[in-house]
Amino acid sequence: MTTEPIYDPDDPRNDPDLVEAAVVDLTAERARRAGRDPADDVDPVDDADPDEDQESYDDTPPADGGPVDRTDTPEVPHSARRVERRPILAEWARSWRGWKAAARHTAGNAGYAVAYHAVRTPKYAAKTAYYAPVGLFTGIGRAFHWATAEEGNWTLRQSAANRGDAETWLKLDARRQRQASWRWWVLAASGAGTAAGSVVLAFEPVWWRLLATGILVPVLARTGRPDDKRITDRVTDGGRYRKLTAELVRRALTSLQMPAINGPVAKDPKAISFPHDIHRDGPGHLAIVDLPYGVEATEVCARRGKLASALRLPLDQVWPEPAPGHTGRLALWVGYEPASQMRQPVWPLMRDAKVDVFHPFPLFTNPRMDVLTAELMFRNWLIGGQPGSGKTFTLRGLVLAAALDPRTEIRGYELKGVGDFKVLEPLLAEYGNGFDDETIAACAGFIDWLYEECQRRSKRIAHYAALGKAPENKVTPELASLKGSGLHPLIAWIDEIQELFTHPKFGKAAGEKLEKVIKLGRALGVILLLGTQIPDANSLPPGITRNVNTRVCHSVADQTANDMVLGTSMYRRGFRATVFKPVDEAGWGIVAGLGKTEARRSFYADTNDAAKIVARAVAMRVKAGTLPDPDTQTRDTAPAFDLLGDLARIWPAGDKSAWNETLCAQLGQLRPEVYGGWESAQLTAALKPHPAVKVIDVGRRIEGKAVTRRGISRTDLDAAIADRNRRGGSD
Ligand SMILES: Nc1ncnc2c1ncn2[C@@H]1O[C@H](COP(=O)(O)OP(=O)(O)OP(=O)(O)O)[C@@H](O)[C@H]1O
Repeated sequence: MTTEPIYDPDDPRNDPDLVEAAVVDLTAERARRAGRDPADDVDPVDDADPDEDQESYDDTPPADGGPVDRTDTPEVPHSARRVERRPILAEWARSWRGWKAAARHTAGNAGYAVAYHAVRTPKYAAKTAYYAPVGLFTGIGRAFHWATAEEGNWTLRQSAANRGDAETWLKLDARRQRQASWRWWVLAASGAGTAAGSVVLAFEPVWWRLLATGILVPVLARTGRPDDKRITDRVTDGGRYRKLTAELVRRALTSLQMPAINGPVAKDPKAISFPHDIHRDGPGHLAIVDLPYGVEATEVCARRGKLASALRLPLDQVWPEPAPGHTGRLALWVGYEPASQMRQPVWPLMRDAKVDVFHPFPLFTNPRMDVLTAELMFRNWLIGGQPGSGKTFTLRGLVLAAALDPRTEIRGYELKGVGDFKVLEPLLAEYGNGFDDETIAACAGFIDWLYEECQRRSKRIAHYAALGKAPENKVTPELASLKGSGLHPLIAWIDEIQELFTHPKFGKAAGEKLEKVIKLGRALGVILLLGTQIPDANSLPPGITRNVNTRVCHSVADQTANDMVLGTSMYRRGFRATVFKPVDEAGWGIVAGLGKTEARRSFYADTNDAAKIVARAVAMRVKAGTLPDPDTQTRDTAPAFDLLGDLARIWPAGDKSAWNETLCAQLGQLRPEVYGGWESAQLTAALKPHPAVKVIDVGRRIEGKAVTRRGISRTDLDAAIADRNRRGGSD
């Protein structure tokens, strides 16, 4: 019989509100659902260590979650894996540069060792003379000792003797005697050979005896010297160069105290890894380093000083830079010697070289002493640095290179007034030197002229573009070489340009004009080269710094100057020209805009070298007919055109004579900026300087009627051109 529970309305369990609000013991409830006795579930607090109180906290790190993706794919068959092959020849042995550097380095070390020992020769000779007789007797003693064969089984014989084992001892001694018997013969033969050799030598020429003595005496001295007394001194080169090893690099990088490096390396030293072996590269070693995840190579470059300290090397021996691949890959090159002590090769332009401004030419070397090139066409240069940093020499180097292309027209001002560019004067179509108001005014006038020249050139380019001769609306090598095109390369240089920009009267306007010139002139063959000392907003308008595309920052004092020359945040990115010492490291700078941004040194050409280049450039220009007339340094403000040449170009095919008006219409199409709107009378006037071309009446039959108008004959035109060519094309 089952007893039904009796409904009791006073029982709280039967109160629906209270049932809904009841607090459920979850442990008991879960146990009930799982069919367990809740009493079996132990309260964790009861189970706790009695030493632990309720506030104890388990700080064991949580276990790692399972990998989201599989980290490896071992199933990839071996044949399908990309195997990175090691090069058959080491990196350095695969280039001529590497061989040369290795040979130079080895020869340098050998030369050093030879010189080191050479100065110690008397000491070595004395030691040799002392130890050689000792060696003679020691050697004879050792030979006899060897012949007796006492050494071979002496220990065994002695132990047999100690044991009183006569039989064993006799056996061992018999063996010794057998060995000794042939050794005595060898010794006797050697003695006889030596005696015979000595007799022979006594009758041979003296140099044989000297040679024998030269070989024998050092051998005897080596035999006679005690083990701990060397005859030659050790060539200690510690500190000169320590080979770069992975351990050294790792230690150096962790010495930078960058948490993003030190943290991961503390857990796993392989957080810094080397995708390639550290190898010789030019006159030094190169380590390609993969930094720990999240660290950028530029962060390390910015700490070059600390890195050099960690490697215990001078600053200019340690050259970190970002390596291609990813932003965390660092290329750390460490030279055998500090760059300041390495000899720069001779500037190739000092030899019999020509320059084509449309092509790169050598201007710098890098810390590895590789020759690096620069370009002029379609570029504007800004060269900055404090006094003595070498900016004038770099600027002069560029102008000298440009001078070796006879097509270039070179004009410039040095506003310091010392005459660093005086040597170039015979080549310059315009030259000013000084910081007086007059020179500054002339320089400002030059900038105005440059702007107008840009406008003239842009019309010429438009004209040639219409003829299909300037496909990208840019000066082409053909147009630059075409006489009378007015589009030859124009090099406009100004050194110490801050003198102009800070001038109260001319500064502001000159800055604004020059900014326009920079923007316009690049495609038009106008190449600006600017040198400045104190780059701040007043001495170098930001509009100019923004628009130059090639920059050289020689030694500067601070970050502001650095970034004014190289561009915003370059200092932060690790490109710091503050590391170079003025004067001591003159010529070194950070070069941006010519491929990789990196430290380079300009070639050094002193005034004598410059004079030699100028002499060659003058000869080239005389030959090409482009040497400026020293007495007429004028600025050509007329649009460039060659009337006779243009007439020949548009002459109606097959006609013996032509009307002026027909010719004017054709000329207008050829060069609208020059001949646009010309009428017959204007052509007549323009032909006045060419008396060979006579303007005459030319008759034509138009619709059956005879019409006569003013015109010229082809014969006259050809005669005038021939006459001009005979005179060297001077008009
Ligand atoms: N590339 C170079 N290699 C070696 N020495 C150099 C180099 N360039 C310049 N120098 C040396 O540094 C000195 C100063 O160079 P430069 O006159 O070009 O400096 P600067 O920055 O123009 O200084 P300042 O403003 O005082 O004229 C030169 O007399 C020269 O001896």
